[in-house]
Amino acid sequence: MRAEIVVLPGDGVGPEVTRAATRVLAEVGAHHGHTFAIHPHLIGGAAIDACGEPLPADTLAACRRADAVLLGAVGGPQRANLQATVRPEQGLLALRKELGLYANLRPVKPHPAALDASPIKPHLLVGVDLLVVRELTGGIYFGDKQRSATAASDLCEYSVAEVERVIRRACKLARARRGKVVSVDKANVLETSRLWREVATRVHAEEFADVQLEHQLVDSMAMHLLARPREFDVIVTENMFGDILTDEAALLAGSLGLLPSASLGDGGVGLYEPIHGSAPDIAGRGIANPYAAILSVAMLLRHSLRLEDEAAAVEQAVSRALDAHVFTADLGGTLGTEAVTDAVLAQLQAEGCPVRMRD
Ligand SMILES: NC(=O)C1=CN([C@@H]2O[C@H](COP(=O)(O)OP(=O)(O)OC[C@H]3O[C@@H](n4cnc5c(N)ncnc54)[C@H](O)[C@@H]3O)[C@@H](O)[C@H]2O)C=CC1
Ligand SMILES: CC(C)CC(=O)C(=O)O
Ligand SMILES: [Mg+2]
Repeated sequence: MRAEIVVLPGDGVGPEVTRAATRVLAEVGAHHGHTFAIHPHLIGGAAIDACGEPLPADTLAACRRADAVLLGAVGGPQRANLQATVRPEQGLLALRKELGLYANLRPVKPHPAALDASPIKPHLLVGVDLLVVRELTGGIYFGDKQRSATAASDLCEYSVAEVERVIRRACKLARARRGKVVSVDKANVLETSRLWREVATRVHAEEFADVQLEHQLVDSMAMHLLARPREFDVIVTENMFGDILTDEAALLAGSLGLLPSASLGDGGVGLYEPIHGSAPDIAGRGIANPYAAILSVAMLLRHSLRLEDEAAAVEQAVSRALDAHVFTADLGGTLGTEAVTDAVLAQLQAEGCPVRMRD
């Protein structure tokens, strides 16, 4: 197969972890007889520096033409002026919206060798395997924003159709897993959450009687997620709650640097990125954990290119590297980004990636 992959390194550690991811992509392509053509483009602060806007028109056009998009991260302290009207994060939000990527899949499955990196007691982590489906193109991140000298407001809006489609996506994903969905909202306070809960209940009753649905308020969910993580299968929630809960869920895995994501719409191009940000505190030092970006490559191979064997090979190579305690500092190790990537490539070459030619 030949696939056109747009790569958006972005800012901070974005270019460092994206480089790791593209090396893995090239290795998988070479071993399986695929050509993955890499097309780098600007986004975020790097794009603002180059041309004054966080999502240049040629970047968006290239993403629309691509088979898949791989992104690092955007933002950073050089953009610390929060009053600035043009910000790196706007580029990523606009990209998600323009591509219609309403479902952000964030799997969390702690690796046995990395349990010590988590502050949670190990016996609570064994067997944890959950998937957060975060609504990605609605809610407060996209609502009208107002600012005066003495006040500010951010509008949070959801339509019935926006809730229906993400609930459907979560229920379908649950069918292929353990058949359980927890829908997270703040329906005791927010009108958008009351709509969310009504729609979730109706869609579930009408179309997914075989799936178990529960509702949970977001504040207590933040506690349950750490106290009894093994009980959760699919968690579906709105944009901001999903953003916050998944950074919290990174504690289960041991580091933000371990969690990948896939952002999907109905057909069309998918966007793949680690859930972490540009990590300005460690950027430029070659020590960022590349596993989240590499595991995002596995999700790209699976969801956009339908290359399940190749996706599994990448996941197996990562798993074997973790088994061997190939760790960056965030996991308690001493290795840098490049050394970890080399170890994953070695695993792919050794046994995780059997040579098999495809069309
Ligand atoms: N998808 C994106 O592009 C995102 C961008 N951001 C942006 O990133 C910037 C920094 O935000 P923060 O709140 O500091 O979040 P962050 O995720 O960049 O960093 C939080 C903490 O996790 C660590 N960390 C993150 N990724 C790591 C990795 N791969 N390896 C090792 N350690 C890692 C960092 O060093 C830091 O201590 C902001 O400008 C924010 O807007 C934040 C989240 C997502
Ligand atoms: C626009 C991003 C900075 C939001 C975020 O933190 C994320 O998507 O994880
Ligand atoms: Mg986030």
